[in-house]
Amino acid sequence: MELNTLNYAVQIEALTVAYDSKPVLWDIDLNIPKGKLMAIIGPNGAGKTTLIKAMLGLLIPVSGKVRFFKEPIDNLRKLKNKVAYVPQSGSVDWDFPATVLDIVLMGCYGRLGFIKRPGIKDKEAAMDSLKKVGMEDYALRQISQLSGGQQQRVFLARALMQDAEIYLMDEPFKGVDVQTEKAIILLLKELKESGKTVVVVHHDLQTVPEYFDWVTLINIKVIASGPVEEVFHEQNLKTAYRSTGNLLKNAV
Ligand SMILES: Nc1ncnc2c1ncn2[C@@H]1O[C@H](COP(=O)(O)OP(=O)(O)OP(=O)(O)O)[C@@H](O)[C@H]1O
Repeated sequence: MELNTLNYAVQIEALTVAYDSKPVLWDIDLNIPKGKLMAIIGPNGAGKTTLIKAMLGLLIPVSGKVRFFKEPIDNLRKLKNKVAYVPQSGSVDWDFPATVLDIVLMGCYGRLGFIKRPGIKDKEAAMDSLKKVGMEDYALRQISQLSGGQQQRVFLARALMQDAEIYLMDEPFKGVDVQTEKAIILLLKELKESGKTVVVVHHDLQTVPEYFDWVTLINIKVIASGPVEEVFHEQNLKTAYRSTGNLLKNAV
């Protein structure tokens, strides 16, 4: 499927990433069109988190290029307000005192700069974001005192606060209850409807067709990427999950 490059939110070219000289992503070419709600799926250790981190420039690749909206990722000045990241809960060590509200307000630092303090309007916007994820009652709690699922919702509120163009989320449903998962997917669909691009590392194969319109299957390499109805089929899933065939039975 050919798209004008102007219509891509992300372009990844020949990306190889290694830890201690062992490649975990190999020669990744991937274009993500704007306005898609895309799942990245693949078995444990496939390189999903590594791909998100490499996209964001949090890992230095062995080789390859990543561009957001045609800008290379090292052009942070141009990209800082456009790209939002929701890390995996549990991946952040909350060893410093910060309230839930403080964390959500960090979402507007890209816009304000670190020197200027957030004002009343920013605080109202932060409370609004917390409301969207059902966490407004926890605004003054220490972030370290929340459960993993609650922290995940706070990360999401911070990303919403950023009003970015693309949202990269590493397992946003991890540790959240079913009701919250449904609320979050509605939010993600709303973001998509308003023209944003949303990229989600996802584990539950059964919900892929219901939640997403685009999917990328990876296992060190890209196995397939495209519209769910075209690439989310048994053959591609078998290739991606080579040794975990049982997972597939109920998904397609
Ligand atoms: N900091 C690190 N140092 C060395 N190896 C790492 C590091 N982080 C990840 N790896 C390895 O890189 C590979 C890819 O890991 P990654 O976390 O990207 O996989 P994943 O697809 O997100 O897995 P999961 O579904 O289990 O979250 C794995 O083999 C993992 O053990």
